Amino acid sequence: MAVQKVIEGIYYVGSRHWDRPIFDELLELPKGTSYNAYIVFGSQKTALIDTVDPCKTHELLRNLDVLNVKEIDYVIANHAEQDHSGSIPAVLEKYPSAKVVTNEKCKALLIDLLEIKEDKFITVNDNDTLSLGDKTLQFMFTPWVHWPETMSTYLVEEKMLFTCDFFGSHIATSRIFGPKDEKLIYEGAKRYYAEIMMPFRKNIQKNVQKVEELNPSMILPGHGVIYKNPQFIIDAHKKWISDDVDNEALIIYISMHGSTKELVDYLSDILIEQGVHARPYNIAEASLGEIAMDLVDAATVVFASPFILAGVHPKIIATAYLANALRPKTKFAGIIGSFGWGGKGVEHIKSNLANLNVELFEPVYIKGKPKPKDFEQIAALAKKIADKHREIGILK
Ligand SMILES: Cc1cc2nc3c(=O)[nH]c(=O)nc-3n(C[C@H](O)[C@H](O)[C@H](O)COP(=O)(O)O)c2cc1C
Repeated sequence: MAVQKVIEGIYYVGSRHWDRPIFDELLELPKGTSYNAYIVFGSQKTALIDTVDPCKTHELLRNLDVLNVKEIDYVIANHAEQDHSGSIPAVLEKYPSAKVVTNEKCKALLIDLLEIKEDKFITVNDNDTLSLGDKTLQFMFTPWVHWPETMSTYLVEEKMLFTCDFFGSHIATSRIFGPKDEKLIYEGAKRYYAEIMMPFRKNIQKNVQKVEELNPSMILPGHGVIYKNPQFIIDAHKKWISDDVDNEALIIYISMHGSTKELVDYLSDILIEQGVHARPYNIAEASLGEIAMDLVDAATVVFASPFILAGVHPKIIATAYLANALRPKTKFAGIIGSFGWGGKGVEHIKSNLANLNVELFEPVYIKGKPKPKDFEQIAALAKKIADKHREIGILK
């Protein structure tokens, strides 16, 4: 908690979740996260832009008390997800004359998710404005920059853009404008993009362009830090959402008795010798968040698993499923591993990669412990990967 001034008349009233370990019960948050809410005092009206996760409602309400807020006219809901909207019912209870300002789709979701009464809403269309007296809010729809109803709110006079999930970062810090070390900001934002936004890359492309044309003076997201230099985060997103990939091969593997691991080690060595940056992840211990971050720009991903119980290892299937759902721009994929007598493992992996627009190399499956001829096949795969990287110009 703790109120912080952004500029005169605009305050940060959100909450840091320093020790939240995991988001969506799925991906790690090594630096925690925050739920950012902002209050804007106009000469005639007061608007609260987004709220906080329900577990932090008490902090938001305390922040409003610290600022001695007696009345809120509008609660702007840029996004219906509970980490931003979840405290709206408590705010409406404390400020009974407040209206929730949002779009039709968000309104429907808020009624479903939070049982907010229909008569509490004012609905807006794309580009509509709302006057607070000397300040004007303008709504900019950004559908599918996470959910179908997501939007941003622009404070016209100050050129400040409140983007909610868009441009968010997973970092809890008391420095609302970010730590001095920009690398930390970049990593928090990349983690956020990888874990939350990557599946919506195509929608984000259009909206990043819109934001760049708007040329805001500040971007104020719903998670992480405020950007006083918006170009920093716009440029970072432009790289992540572009079709360009890096000369990197992720190898996501598991091995019960070491045979698959021998293949993975050999593949990594040959790739590195060929000039490809190999990054093996043992999925028995690896962080899914780190894998998601590497998937943002890796050109190649290889799944490596022994056959087990007539298929491949369930942890590999779960990771392939996740990679598929995240829809990275990866261009090439491989499947390798070891088996004892047979099964349908390769098909299981393939059927979980349907969303990836990849060229799939011929799978390399070997019987038992790898023999010299098996290593030859792995070396050939490494050379094919390097050739493909050369073909698309990322390896000289
Ligand atoms: C619990 C278990 C189940 C297995 N099920 C299969 C199977 O269904 N089909 C098969 O071909 N091999 C099966 N195997 C054999 C392994 O795939 C084989 O030993 C392989 O070489 C193990 O690779 P690893 O050393 O990387 O773990 C099974 C092994 C274990 C331990």
